[in-house]
Amino acid sequence: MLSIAVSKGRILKDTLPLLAAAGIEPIEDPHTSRKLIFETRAGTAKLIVIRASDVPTFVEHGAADVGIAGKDILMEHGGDAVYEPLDLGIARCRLMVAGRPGCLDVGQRRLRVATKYVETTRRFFAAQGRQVELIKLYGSMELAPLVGLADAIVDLVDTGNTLRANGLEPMDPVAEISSRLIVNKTAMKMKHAEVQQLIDVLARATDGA
Ligand SMILES: Nc1ncnc2c1ncn2[C@@H]1O[C@H](COP(=O)(O)OP(=O)(O)OP(=O)(O)O)[C@@H](O)[C@H]1O
Ligand SMILES: O=P(O)(O)OC[C@H]1O[C@H](OP(=O)(O)OP(=O)(O)O)[C@H](O)[C@@H]1O
Repeated sequence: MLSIAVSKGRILKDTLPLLAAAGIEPIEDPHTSRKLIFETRAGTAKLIVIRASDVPTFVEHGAADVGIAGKDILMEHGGDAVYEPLDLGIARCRLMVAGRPGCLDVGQRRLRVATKYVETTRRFFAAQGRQVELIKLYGSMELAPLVGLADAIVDLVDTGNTLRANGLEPMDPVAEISSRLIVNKTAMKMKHAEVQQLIDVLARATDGA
């Protein structure tokens, strides 16, 4: 039996067809149920539905054998505590620096950047030799420059609609984002056949997507 950690919302929506290709289908609909653990029809796996940012933590500690998480979340979580064997190519977007035109030019003072991704952002600007003041937010980053909380933001951009609707522009790309299959290191050894089979089937399902 494999336990699979996945987040509600767009990742779950895009993951369910891939898991179905692997014969893994929840008995109840995880989109509508308030349950947190979902048994599956064949009984070979169970789904654990949690917040996107908690997926690496569950997998790292073995509370789930495998998980599906955005590269943004994995970069921010940091380290090499889990294996990342497969890019599922779903929930694609870009992590970007954004703001009002000219906002990066702040003269001698430090640039103030609001983001959910403080570690990734710190590393990105440090690589340019620039120390920035980081303001940690949990959502609606686009608001920060509009109300004077920050000069710029680092956030996910897909269509660019959210930026445009708020008078902001994409500036520098930080990373290309898609969702990855991650695997607990002990599970990779102890449940090798099951994990490898899941990787193989998902790889085929992803290729066909
Ligand atoms: N607009 C988007 N287009 C494509 N992929 C996206 C977009 N926004 C987020 N993602 C990807 O989907 C993942 C999950 O995003 P989602 O919005 O479902 O959760 P969240 O609300 O950010 O997470 P949490 O519940 O932990 O706050 C992100 O980590 C990212 O990899
Ligand atoms: O470029 P776009 O296509 O507009 O997508 C970008 C938006 O998508 C994400 O938010 P999401 O839709 O997940 O809402 P959230 O605030 O609930 O995370 C992200 O945080 C951006 O705000």
